[in-house]
Amino acid sequence: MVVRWPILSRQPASTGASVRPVRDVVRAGADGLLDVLHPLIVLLRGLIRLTVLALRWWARAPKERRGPVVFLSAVALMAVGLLPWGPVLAVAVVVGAAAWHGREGARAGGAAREEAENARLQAVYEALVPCFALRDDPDREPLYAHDGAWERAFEEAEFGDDGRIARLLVRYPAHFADSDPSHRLAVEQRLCAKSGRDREYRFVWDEERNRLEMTAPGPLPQGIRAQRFVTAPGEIVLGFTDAEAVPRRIPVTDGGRPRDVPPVVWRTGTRSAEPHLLVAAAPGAGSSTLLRSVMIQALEHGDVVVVDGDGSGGHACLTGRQGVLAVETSPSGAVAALEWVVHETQRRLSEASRARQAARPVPDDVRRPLWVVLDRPSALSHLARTEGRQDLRELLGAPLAHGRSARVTVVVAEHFDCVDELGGALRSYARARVLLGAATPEETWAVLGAATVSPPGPQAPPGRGFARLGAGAVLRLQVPGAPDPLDEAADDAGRQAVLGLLPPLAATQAKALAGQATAETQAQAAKAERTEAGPAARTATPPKSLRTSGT
Ligand SMILES: Nc1ncnc2c1ncn2[C@@H]1O[C@H](COP(=O)(O)OP(=O)(O)OP(=O)(O)O)[C@@H](O)[C@H]1O
Repeated sequence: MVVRWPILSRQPASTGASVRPVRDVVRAGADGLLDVLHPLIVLLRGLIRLTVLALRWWARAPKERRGPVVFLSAVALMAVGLLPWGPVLAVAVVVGAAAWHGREGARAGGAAREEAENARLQAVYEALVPCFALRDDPDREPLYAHDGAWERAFEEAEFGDDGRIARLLVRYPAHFADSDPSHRLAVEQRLCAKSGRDREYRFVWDEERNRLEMTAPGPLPQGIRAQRFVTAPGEIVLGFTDAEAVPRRIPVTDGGRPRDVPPVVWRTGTRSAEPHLLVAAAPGAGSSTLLRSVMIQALEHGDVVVVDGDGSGGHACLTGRQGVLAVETSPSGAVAALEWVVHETQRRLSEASRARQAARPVPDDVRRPLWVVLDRPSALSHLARTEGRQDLRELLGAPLAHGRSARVTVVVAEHFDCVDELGGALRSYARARVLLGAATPEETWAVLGAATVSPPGPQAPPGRGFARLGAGAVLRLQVPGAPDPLDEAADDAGRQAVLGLLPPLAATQAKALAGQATAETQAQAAKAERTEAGPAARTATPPKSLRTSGT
């Protein structure tokens, strides 16, 4: 016993000593096996990840994209199969891809991204629940519920490189009032807020299928300057839009290189359903630039009367140019110009009527388009009223109502906060609409009659907005750059481009300016002789050259 005791007492120790080597051997064997199998494990892991990626792509990809991709994949497989070393090459590519995706750390980035994307979708889903959920929904598993998940509600989702939602196809319940603009707006606002307010979104409501598609469209053609656009007479290029929004393309020169861009073309004239244009803009959003661009095009075939209430003199460059009948900046001048426009409209109507009764062609001076362009008229209108003069809004009634038959086109630009002051006639006759700059949904609705757009973000460049011709679709718009040639702060190339597009000075004006320049030179020379004078300012007085065409 005495002998055994120590043996017995040592037995556990001796057993442990015998087990440990076994464990070590097993561990060493397993490690060795793992080392041997490591490439295989990496490949297997990579294949699983690739499969998951493919399945996820399939679930999120738009249906119309799935078919072509499957077809192209099948064609590629067949082509590879027919190549002499094709199958071997294909296996090598798959093994390479699997090895790349199966390596340690590959999942970390992918998983984090996937997690972030899922979190974004869940946040969007939760934001939509108050819009789409019913308080006492009899459905046991409603599409939208406070503890619900996005997977059933969002059919397709695409993300941009920045990890933000680029496209989302949302399913909504049948009870949602999708024909009510305010309900739609609430949904769109929530989607905008959760997907990033600094971008624009396009919403397409498919009422038949209860689907809403939100897309973050790409950038518009930007930096294109005013130039001679290839258009028919009466067509005015307001700006450029998304390629998929319009079928037409026009050639332009952009930075010295030719390219084709999708234009927003406004058709004017006797057959136009939208004979007049209203531009509503935020301050500094580029409304004067748009008017300048429109007038440059209008002057190719017609005459222009400008009423400039902006006070910045942004249209002084037109003074005395051929076809420019007046550039008025004062209330009295504006009233006189519009009174003349009223008489001219009546004259054109009666001339055209007489010609038709006598079976004669309508005289050329009646057929020549007349453009009445008002930049911020509310300021002048207010002043005219306080001076006891006639209201500009009343004077606009005749050209607005009869402008289509008389070939008189009215274009008005106004800031958002003064649009209400423009009067009912303008709002009902000016069916071509442009909205520039950041606007509230209410302003958007008031101008475009549609709330299905998100306004351009705060980072949007000047000249960005939306156009709607009649009851047509709301189009995103980028106005071509047409800086004021007299604005020394504007870029020189742009100013030169606009100067090159303006019609030449009318003979009388050229003579008057030449005389004025000579007189100024002489006066300056005389002054310089007398004293060391500071820089002399030269001001050109706008001519009161109102006249009827052909008289
Ligand atoms: N489409 C454009 N492309 C490039 N620059 C533009 C464009 N539109 C406007 N700008 C620039 O933005 C500035 C403001 O333009 P503009 O004077 O036309 O704005 P506005 O809306 O008439 O301003 P406000 O009504 O407040 O006087 C100018 O420097 C102009 O050159």
